[in-house]
Amino acid sequence: MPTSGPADTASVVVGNVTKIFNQGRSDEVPALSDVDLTVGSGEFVSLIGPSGCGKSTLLRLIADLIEPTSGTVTVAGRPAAQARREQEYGIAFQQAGLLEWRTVRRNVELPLELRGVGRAERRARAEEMLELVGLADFAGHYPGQLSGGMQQRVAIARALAVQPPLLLMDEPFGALDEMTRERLQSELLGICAKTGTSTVFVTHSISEAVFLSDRVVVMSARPGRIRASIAVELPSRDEAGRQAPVYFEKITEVRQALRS
Ligand SMILES: Nc1ncnc2c1ncn2[C@@H]1O[C@H](COP(=O)(O)OP(=O)(O)OP(=O)(O)O)[C@@H](O)[C@H]1O
Repeated sequence: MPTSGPADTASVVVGNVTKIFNQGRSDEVPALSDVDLTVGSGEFVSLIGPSGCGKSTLLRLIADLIEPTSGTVTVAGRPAAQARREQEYGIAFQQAGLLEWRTVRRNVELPLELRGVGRAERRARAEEMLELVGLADFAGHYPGQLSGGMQQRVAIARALAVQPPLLLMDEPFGALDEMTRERLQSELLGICAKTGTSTVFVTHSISEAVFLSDRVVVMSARPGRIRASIAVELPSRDEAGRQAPVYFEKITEVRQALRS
């Protein structure tokens, strides 16, 4: 069963990873078991699977927010911890994670500040990103003044602001209305294509996974394992792509892998 992209140009290599939360305690949770995953450079990979199967855990391991119980995680050829220090990736998670005391613009500027980007360039880049997610008029607002979906869009703008080589996204479009969601899906693909960004994207939506991905990785229920890795080649990633027979065939294939 192929679960890998091209290893020589790998952006992420997860090798034989197991994650057990609270190991040795009565509330021990085996979240992931023997997971191998390679994400090629510039590849877009979605993770899909039943609730609680360890998708977010796998993403957090790649981001070095938690450590594996056993196995290794490499990002751009470096250990995950080093890659985090060197800011190899941008992250946008379910909870927007914005700083309440900073305006929307200054939240988007934050990762640029951390990288030492000058003030004028920071501001220009933040405005460009806010324009992209349709929030240019809210640059001076505070997160508490925005809806949940708007806060998520700010988090996406922040993740994209540094144009990172690797994007890690955990249901970033979950709280958005269908039209905004489709628009941001297209924008995201455009940005990834333009910048050569590799992406690992967690979603519950089969159609979203198929539309966005070069490969859909299907996980089984807890402890999460990789059950299938389904390559997707659409004639185009636009409206016509959403109506192509292969789009529907792949949706069926993913659905069957989830059910099996
Ligand atoms: N910090 C933690 N401590 C203990 N258990 C945890 C912790 N984080 C996650 N888990 C457990 O690990 C398992 C996998 O959780 P995870 O959030 O990765 O699943 P998921 O596939 O992303 O779920 P969902 O689709 O519902 O968001 C769950 O059983 C969860 O309860």
